[in-house]
Amino acid sequence: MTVIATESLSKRFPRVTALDRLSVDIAPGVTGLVGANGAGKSTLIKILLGLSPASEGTAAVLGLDVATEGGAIRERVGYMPEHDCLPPDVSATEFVVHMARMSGLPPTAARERTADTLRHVGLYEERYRPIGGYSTGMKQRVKLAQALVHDPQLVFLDEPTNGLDPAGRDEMLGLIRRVHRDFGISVLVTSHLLGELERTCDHVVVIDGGKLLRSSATDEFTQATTSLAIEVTDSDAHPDGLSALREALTAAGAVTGPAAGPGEGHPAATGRLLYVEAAGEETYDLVRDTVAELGLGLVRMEQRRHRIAEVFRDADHESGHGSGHEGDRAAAPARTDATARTAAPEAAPAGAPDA
Ligand SMILES: Nc1ncnc2c1ncn2[C@@H]1O[C@H](COP(=O)(O)OP(=O)(O)OP(=O)(O)O)[C@@H](O)[C@H]1O
Repeated sequence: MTVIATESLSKRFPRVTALDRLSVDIAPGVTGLVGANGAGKSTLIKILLGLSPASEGTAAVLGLDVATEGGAIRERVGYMPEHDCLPPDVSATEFVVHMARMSGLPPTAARERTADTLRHVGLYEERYRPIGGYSTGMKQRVKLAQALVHDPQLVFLDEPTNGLDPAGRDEMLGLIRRVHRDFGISVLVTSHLLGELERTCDHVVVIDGGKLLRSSATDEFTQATTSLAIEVTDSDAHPDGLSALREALTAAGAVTGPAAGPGEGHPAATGRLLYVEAAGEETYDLVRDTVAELGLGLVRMEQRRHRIAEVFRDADHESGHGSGHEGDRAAAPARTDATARTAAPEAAPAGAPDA
């Protein structure tokens, strides 16, 4: 079952191709749509809402054709736009009631649903004050409330954490999870912050330059591998503790891999990490016992996980958006074994390190 299906969807503006033959199926649940600024996320949402025609290809939302059934789609789908679009002179209550009425709810139901929804997003007494005096976090909550007020089956949330501080981001991400958990509403949420999606979404779709890079379950991105990363101290008897450990483990039949360097400052970058394939619990015991027999100190022994952020290299230099979440941004993909299994061919250039 899919809530969104696109087939070779393209959108060309005179100077730029915003979407380039995008084919993707999205199942119910919380799905992250990630891409650097300008990747085509907002353009895709506008096409899916039936607000902007595609140049070619087809798309269906909840089984409805975006080209001919936009009205029916918008009855069933909520939309939280990216940019500030709230009237400053009315209260949250007045605005959300208005949006509920626009969606076809009768006056009493609109008022009741508005009160419930504003409470759900965490706006209480302040909902009677003009929106113009709200903080960014409160405005984002109003935008979320108006997307939910008509009890949609699906919501599109375009960069809902934009402009929020870390605590505000966490609250908004919690709210997004609850939208699905408490009400069963499916969510398509866009972000250029990969870490957010890792925590929030069941599934992640990555686009870049309007093209699909990959679409897979979040836990495929963050899959635990079977390799252990081990760091040990040296000793007088073994001035190169790691080499001694590698030899001993290899002799004991454990499969050891070369140290790989993920970046400066990381132990692996200076060759101080050893990777060992974990066959099971006994591998942990073997490592512990071997380290003890050699008289070395065990600094770390951890299972390697591929995090979403590892799939990407930092786009900041290319996109010119450098506002502080280094290593957490979407960009062109760089690597990993985990991605290579499921990524589009162009998503996994060869030769990237495995850490
Ligand atoms: N109406 C338009 N006319 C011309 N070009 C457009 C129009 N809308 C979007 N574009 C271009 O299409 C590309 C994709 O834009 P889009 O807004 O979909 O990206 P995005 O991934 O949502 O990024 P952002 O988060 O910065 O909005 C960009 O290069 C943008 O400049």
